Amino acid sequence: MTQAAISLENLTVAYNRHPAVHHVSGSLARGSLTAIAGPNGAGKSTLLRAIMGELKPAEGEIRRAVPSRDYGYLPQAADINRRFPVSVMDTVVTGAWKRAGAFGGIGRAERRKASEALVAVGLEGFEARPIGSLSAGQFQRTLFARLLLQDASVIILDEPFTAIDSRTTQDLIDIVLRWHGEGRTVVAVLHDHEQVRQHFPQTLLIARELIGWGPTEEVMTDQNLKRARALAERWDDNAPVCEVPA
Ligand SMILES: Nc1ncnc2c1ncn2[C@@H]1O[C@H](COP(=O)(O)OP(=O)(O)OP(=O)(O)O)[C@@H](O)[C@H]1O
Repeated sequence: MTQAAISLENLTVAYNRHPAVHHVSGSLARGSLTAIAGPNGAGKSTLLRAIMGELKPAEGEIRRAVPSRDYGYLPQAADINRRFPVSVMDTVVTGAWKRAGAFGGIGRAERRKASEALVAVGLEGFEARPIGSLSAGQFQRTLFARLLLQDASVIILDEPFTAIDSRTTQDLIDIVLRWHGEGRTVVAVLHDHEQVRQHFPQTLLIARELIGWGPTEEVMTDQNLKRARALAERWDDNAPVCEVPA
């Protein structure tokens, strides 16, 4: 039997008691490559943040075979403040903090690995550049280099290819596929259904409640996508209680 890296058991996550994700059950197998798809406001980021341990379940539970401190996480680009005056190198080496400890100091070996990660993402020579001066694609490459350095066994990506050109997207998809080939568990929120169908063997389709979770060709059907859209049209963000029975 395939071992689960993360299991969700009747998971409901709420903001100020308004549920954003209802009664989701299922598991991410170790080494699986899963897309999370669904309309805007479907609860995809909320689900990731709950899996990361940033949001507590209002109901149900999350079981993790690997503790969440060992996860690598790429937040949505919009959630990152790039005005902070740090260099590309300093940003990448923060990927080693969990190993070295924030005050343990980053040694020469970690800096060498960070340089190698920058080469791997096509940013050789960018070490001293302030992150605020990078294009969106270069910044996303920097964050992927940080994930490479982090060397996590579970990697969680929130819209990793949004506002990124096709060449950068292809380079970053190659890195995702390499992580999958190395046996890491990878989960990514994606809006591009073609990318999902082409590269992600598993899909979790959500519209606040779970529409489907399993092999991509079985989940990304016209019928399921239509149901997700229909649910999205009916959402009431001020619904006081969870209306879907467990
Ligand atoms: N911090 C928050 N406080 C209150 N409500 C929130 C918060 N974050 C998200 N929500 C609400 O929870 C619901 C789900 O949001 P979420 O960001 O998880 O959706 P999403 O599927 O990731 O959307 P998108 O595709 O637009 O990024 C939305 O109604 C959103 O307004």
